[in-house]
Amino acid sequence: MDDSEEIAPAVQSILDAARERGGGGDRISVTPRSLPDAFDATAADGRTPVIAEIKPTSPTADGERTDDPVDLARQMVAGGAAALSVLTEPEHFGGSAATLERVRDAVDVPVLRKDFILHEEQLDVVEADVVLLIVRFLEADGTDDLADLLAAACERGFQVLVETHTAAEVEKALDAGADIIGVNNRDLAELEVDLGTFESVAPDVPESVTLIAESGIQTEEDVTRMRRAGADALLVGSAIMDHGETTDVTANTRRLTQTETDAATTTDT
Ligand SMILES: O=C(O)c1ccccc1NCC(=O)[C@H](O)[C@H](O)COP(=O)(O)O
Repeated sequence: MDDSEEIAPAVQSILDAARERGGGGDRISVTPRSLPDAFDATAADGRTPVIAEIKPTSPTADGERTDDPVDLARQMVAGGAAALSVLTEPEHFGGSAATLERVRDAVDVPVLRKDFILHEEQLDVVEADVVLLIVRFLEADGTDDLADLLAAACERGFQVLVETHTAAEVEKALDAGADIIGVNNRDLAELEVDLGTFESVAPDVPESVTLIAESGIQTEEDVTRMRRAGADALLVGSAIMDHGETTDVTANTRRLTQTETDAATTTDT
């Protein structure tokens, strides 16, 4: 992302805060719970693979959810979530490394660390099964190269979800060696979500890649739409967290995981 590209002020603030955050301590080495295997097992069980996201708040959330994250994690797994995503970004999402550690100790499904990682040393903050690298953020000045950061994460044992928003970013992800790719329906300029984003980009992604639709998925119809467009799994936060309310997180999750979809998907990685 060069400086000429428009990004929402909240995203600029997220990026600035990420630049200031240091790394962790000693170099991490992890033996991860396989994300593709979790998706395959979930689909074989007749459920839609959903990564349920523990996101206490966010720039677009209507309030926050202050339940204990471990309770939320257990409710999401009870609702059939194939994996969890845990925000570790504190300033804008109310996340923390400690929360991810507690959640990962409490469940046996793969856990994605959701943060805005810009430099290799930021990988060494907390163990996780998957880390997120965002193509658009790693084009900003003063950040590490995507391919280098992807290799560094893999050397530590992490699986890597490379997040894209356009066909060009999918190409960059593939060129960097990504085998798990997300397409984020939320654009970082206006923070608007459009499920058509995934539908327009998904055809460019090879079958061999594990493909995840992210953001803006609210209803059973949205689930069916993303699966028919080729999603192996869906990453869902707001519709499950239901910020500002105290709705049943297990029911919110189950409503999406129990959605019948005729998408015959396998994850080849
Ligand atoms: O969620 C936000 O408001 C947000 C704002 C700015 C940058 C990123 C943001 N979210 C990160 C995500 O990608 C979502 O938390 C995740 O894909 C789930 O999206 P949703 O189901 O729409 O909450």
